[in-house]
Amino acid sequence: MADSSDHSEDMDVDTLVAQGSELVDAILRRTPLAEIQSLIEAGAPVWYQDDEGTSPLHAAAYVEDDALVRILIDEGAVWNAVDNLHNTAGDIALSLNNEKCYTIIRDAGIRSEMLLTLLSKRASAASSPMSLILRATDTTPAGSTDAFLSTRLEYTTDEHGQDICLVKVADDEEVGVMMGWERGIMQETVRRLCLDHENLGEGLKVLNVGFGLGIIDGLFQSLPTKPSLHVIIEPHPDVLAHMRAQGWYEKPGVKILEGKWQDFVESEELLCVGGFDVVYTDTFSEDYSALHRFFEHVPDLLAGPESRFGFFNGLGATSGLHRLLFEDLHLADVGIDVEWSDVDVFEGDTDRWGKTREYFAMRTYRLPTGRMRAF
Ligand SMILES: C[S@@+](CC[C@H](N)C(=O)[O-])C[C@H]1O[C@@H](n2cnc3c(N)ncnc32)[C@H](O)[C@@H]1O
Repeated sequence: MADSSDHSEDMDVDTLVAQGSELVDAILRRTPLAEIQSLIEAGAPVWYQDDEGTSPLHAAAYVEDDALVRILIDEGAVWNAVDNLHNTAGDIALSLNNEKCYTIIRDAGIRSEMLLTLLSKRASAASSPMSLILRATDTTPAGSTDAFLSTRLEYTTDEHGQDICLVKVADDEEVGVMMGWERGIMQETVRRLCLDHENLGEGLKVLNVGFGLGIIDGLFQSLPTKPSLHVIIEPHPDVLAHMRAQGWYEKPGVKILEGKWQDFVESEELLCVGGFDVVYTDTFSEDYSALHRFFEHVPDLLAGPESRFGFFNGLGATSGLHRLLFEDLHLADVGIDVEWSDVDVFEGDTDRWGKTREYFAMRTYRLPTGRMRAF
């Protein structure tokens, strides 16, 4: 008896695997929708993933079939299943610039995230499965704010003469807090956040979180009209000393808040401003959940629909595009729409990291610019 039931369970699993594999193949072969629907109706599992981690949803994203993406989501496909390269179907849609497929998957994510939040509140759970995926476990100065703030920083130059700011994370390893070659990213960020801003002529009210090399703050100061208010939040004592030595404390319109953004984000100093035209954040040693928490404050910090929000998109912290999906999703959740644009960070230089740890490995940086959604 036991033998035969075990055998039939094996049979069931084998059948499901065969059906799942047939479904993925059929989608990748662009089989007509009606036939794919018949496979699903016959019991092919939409949650199946093959040896490479490809699910029917990944396959539908690859062939850019938005009608099928919608059907699979409605049938219960797992929106955030990752393949062996750590990409979700949403990452694939995004990398193919297929906005329709991406939006359907993202919206499924928002729905399930809202449900998870509700469930976790009900169950008083400390964290949702998503925060488990995204939480960093690094306790070195690169991954722990407390360790970072009590470690000395060094301002120096790399072999190409570019400014760098380094922190030692182990006897034989240094991590760049900020590298001079990231200037191109900061330039493009400021261009997108400020240059066509309707309040530029009267001097923008700017909030920047994290000074680093001061590249973006220098660029804000070089706008055609200087900011009418330029608030910088910075906690690291060595960075603050560097700012003092460079005269940042004396610059008109500049206000330096010594501490972490967490210390000020709900304070009078920020909230009495009446809203910033531009908010930018680029911190160090914080994981994605911290950025996610910052996102939740952004609507209160911005002046209105014409205001802009930017952040350093730390691609290296998880796996490339995978993280973009969460960023987009969580910003949509707080009413901010993001536009992504590409910045080429490679510029023919193969050794831009020197001896420091690489924090993103892609040639193209996906630069986010957020705005409050108009209702
Ligand atoms: C990558 S650098 C910023 C680089 C800057 N965007 C530039 O253009 O040079 C990160 C900075 O964030 C600061 N930082 C780290 N944790 C922070 C926090 N919780 N709040 C504010 N700043 C923080 C670090 O001390 C460091 O100066």
